[in-house]
Amino acid sequence: TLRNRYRAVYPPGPKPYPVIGNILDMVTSEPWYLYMKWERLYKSKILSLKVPGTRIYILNSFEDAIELLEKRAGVYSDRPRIPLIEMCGWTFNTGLMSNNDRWRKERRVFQQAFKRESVDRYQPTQYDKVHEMLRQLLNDPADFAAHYKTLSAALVLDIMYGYDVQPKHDRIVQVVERAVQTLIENGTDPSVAALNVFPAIRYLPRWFPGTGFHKVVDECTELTKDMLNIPFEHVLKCMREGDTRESLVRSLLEANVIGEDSAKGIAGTALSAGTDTVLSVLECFFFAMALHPEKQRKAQEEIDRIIGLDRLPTFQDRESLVYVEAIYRETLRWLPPFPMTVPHVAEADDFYKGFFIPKGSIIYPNAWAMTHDKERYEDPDSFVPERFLTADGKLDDNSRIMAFGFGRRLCPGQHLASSTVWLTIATVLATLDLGLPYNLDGDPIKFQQIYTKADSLHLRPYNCCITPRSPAARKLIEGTEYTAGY
Ligand code: HEM
Repeated sequence: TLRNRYRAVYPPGPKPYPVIGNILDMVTSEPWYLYMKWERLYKSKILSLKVPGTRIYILNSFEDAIELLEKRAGVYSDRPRIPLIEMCGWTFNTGLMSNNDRWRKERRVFQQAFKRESVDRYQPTQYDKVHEMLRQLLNDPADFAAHYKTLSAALVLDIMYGYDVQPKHDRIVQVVERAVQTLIENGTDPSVAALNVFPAIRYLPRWFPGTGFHKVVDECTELTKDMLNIPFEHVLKCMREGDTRESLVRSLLEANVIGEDSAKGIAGTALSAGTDTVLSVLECFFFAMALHPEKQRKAQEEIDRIIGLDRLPTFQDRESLVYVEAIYRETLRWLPPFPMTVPHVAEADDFYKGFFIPKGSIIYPNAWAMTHDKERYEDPDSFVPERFLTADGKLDDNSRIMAFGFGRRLCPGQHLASSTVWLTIATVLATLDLGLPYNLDGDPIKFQQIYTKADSLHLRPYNCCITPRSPAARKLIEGTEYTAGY
């Protein structure tokens, strides 16, 4: 049969050891680089690794990801079971659920709330929060990183829970950050996904060597509960007290079609999927601009020419600000927040390009490899917004943002994320100048020196002088205090 004929033909990869397979080969920080190295070594953009009980497939090419995860979405829309994630109480997370009824129901809620035509309703909140950040950047520029961090959480907390964050050190923002960071740093590595097949590990006693993750699990479980419950209680309290403030959680509870558990889980999912990611993109944008004053100038010329100096950019300007759009695309290309996106799982045996992909295989789209593919992007490690412009200065049709993933699991928050990031880019460039980045000792820094070693991208802290572009720009920022959320 077909299956027998293909059975043994798997994509290339390092030779597996008995029992543990390739687990040791995968234990590395920044695995996306390793998989690009293997692509050259094994001369294949599809790689496979043996882990006990299943196989992991790495897709380094955009075309293969489209072919499998989109054209064959009927086969590739499941998620792996990752014990660490379940043990930490992350079963609430819509994005990590198997392809089942609950996932489909909750995903529909996301799509309804955040589809392209729906996100306009959040514009007042977006203006409000982005302008608040501009004022913070003006008044307290040295702490710039704290301000866009606040923005990333403030937006989701407002939309989901009707909760107003403190400009700094907000309790809920800190809980969310720690819950997400603890989990991401420990739980999304492909090598941890491989633990799948040793679920018994969780029953090992705490003194057993190599079970240090119990501590991680306990900490993570506590943080997760707080992340789910604290903002949710806020909604219940507001409702009890007759506060009329709207929020998605409130409308889900009032409509009473999805149940309290799902409402809570959906909101927690938005927090965990939509805060850290947006933060990562904003970090990359600020850093890219600090590194490239000439790109700031170019965007500022465009903004001044098209909008003038007497108002801030609004969403209506998006289509006419071509270079700003190119900066948006380039930021998500240059440093995609989840370089390995989120794994999909094959729900049936499949064959592709002569390779066998058995049911249960875990598929990692290597978004980093796709956005740093030399055949697609010249000099991919450099930040060059111009690559998205045609010779006559128009945007090219390469608008697909690979960082949002693929197929039926494609990020449903992409329109909200896109408009928030865009408004930040446009208003920051319209009003502020970012100086060159320097480290905490005062020395200038370059790109290579700034990576942290978590799976979601974050940049090490650095310094940067942020100043208003002109007295008029300062006035524009200060004026937002009175036009909040127009
Ligand atoms: C720039 C910011 C963001 C990036 C780069 C991003 C990226 C991603 C990626 C790569 C996935 C997995 C896609 C796949 O499996 O192929 C995903 C899933 C998801 N994202 Fe986002 N995301 C962002 C912002 C947001 C926001 C703001 C929200 C919510 C309001 C959100 C909600 C979700 C949800 C619910 C899923 C799970 C989808 C599912 O499994 O059905 N994301 N995102």
